Amino acid sequence: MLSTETTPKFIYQPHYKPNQLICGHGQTAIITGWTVKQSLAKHLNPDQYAVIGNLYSPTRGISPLLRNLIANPHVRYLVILNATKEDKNSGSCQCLLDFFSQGFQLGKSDTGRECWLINSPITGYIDKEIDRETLEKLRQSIQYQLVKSIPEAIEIVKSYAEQSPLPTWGEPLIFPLLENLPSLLPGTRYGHRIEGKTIAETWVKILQKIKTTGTIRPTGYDGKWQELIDLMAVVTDEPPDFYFPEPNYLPIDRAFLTEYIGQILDDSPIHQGVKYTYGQRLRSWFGRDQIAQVINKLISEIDAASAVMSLWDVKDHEKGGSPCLNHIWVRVVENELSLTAIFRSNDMFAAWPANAMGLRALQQHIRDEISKRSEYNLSMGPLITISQSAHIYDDTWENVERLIATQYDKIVNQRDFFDPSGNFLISVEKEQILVQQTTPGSGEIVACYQGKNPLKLIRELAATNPAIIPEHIGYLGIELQKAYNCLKNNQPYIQDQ
Ligand SMILES: O=c1ccn([C@H]2C[C@H](O)[C@@H](COP(=O)(O)O)O2)c(=O)[nH]1
Repeated sequence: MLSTETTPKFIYQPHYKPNQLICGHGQTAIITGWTVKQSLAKHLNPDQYAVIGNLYSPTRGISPLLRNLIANPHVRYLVILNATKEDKNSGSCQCLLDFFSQGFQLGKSDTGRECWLINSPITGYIDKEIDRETLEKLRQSIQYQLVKSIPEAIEIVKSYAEQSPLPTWGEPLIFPLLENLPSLLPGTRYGHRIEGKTIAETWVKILQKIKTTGTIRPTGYDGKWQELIDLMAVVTDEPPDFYFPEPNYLPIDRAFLTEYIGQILDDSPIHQGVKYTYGQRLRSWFGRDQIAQVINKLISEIDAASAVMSLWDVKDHEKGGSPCLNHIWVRVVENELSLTAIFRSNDMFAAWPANAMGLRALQQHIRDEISKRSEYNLSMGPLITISQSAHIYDDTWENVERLIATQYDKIVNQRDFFDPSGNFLISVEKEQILVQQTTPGSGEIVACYQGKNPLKLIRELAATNPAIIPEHIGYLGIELQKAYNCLKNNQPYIQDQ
């Protein structure tokens, strides 16, 4: 048996993401990938490990992880748990393993930043500020092991803990961290509406809005994020087979989506270490299949405003890791089926595109089932997401900036001159400027505005139609001024169409 008096107690000092780690006094760092770290910690005592932490992303997570290891050179063993579907999708654990087994070389990140690239089929970055010699020394000094299950991880961590302590491999080192602070434009904090035809297009608009006006705040995860509160995204025309841009600038591809849709539509058994799936919450968690309930409800009462699914369990307050997606509503209005979902917290860069596509698949499924089982042949209405905290994490700001630089102008310049507030026909009649408002479709006249003062008229138009598109009201301002000049100079006025 190990005598605790004679075993030195190492102290793990996390310099990066300290609140995300479970620290102990041993010499083994345990990387749990996407598996909940407490599900390993509960089988071990703190003398058996140095630290336990997750690793979600190979481009954003490996650098802080290595920085912490370099600052704690008493860590001599690394156990990497690569257990879940999410680990396979992200490739983060595989990439970390490749750092140790294959090394790294100088290269550039997606955003053109100089960095160390891990020699791996999975893209993984390490900050260039960490010097090559130290990284090489770290690689040589740590014994690493990839495992596929929690029991396997526990067994190997315990076996390392039984070995005699190893000397530290060097002095603790801390390398500078470059800060990237965004420049902000003023804007409101609460309540935002963004609309786009496809999920991809809407995503770029969302990111632009958060990046330019979001509040910078500390996250619960030892970093910063930029955030808008209550952001509503309306996607009007996502095609049934989903739109992926070419080249694909979304953070997901079709293969990922196929797997992800299952997590929303299908039930799944409760697995140790895996928090929950949305499918499980929808299909069985509350002892009911809520998707089936909603389909039945609408078939029996197509106008129902109670086709609601709930993913939030009041017990979620009692432990961490509660579902981000909380409620889903389905409505049928004028033969069109829309779906609205609310998220308490939404990572708009990394998670929203998958969330939105998964929900769109659920919307399609509900529409198809209703049409199979009733006389209703509904069309697909919009998908609406409401994100209470709509945020982008600081380690993605560079990617977001690059995406906006390359995609945003193209998207906002696809003008179709369609304004749901309608059209405004301007003329000069009987010494007055006359503005007739028409419906956007058939062009029926629905309101008239009259006067001589263009400023008063524009104020009246804006007050009566607060949702008018900004570019449209700007155009009307120019036209009203022109009409006023013509009236003053006794010249004919023709509206510029
Ligand atoms: O379907 C999901 C699951 C998670 N997240 C994001 C939101 C938060 O950034 C983070 C979860 O952190 P907590 O809110 O649980 O702390 O993951 C999503 O955006 N969508």
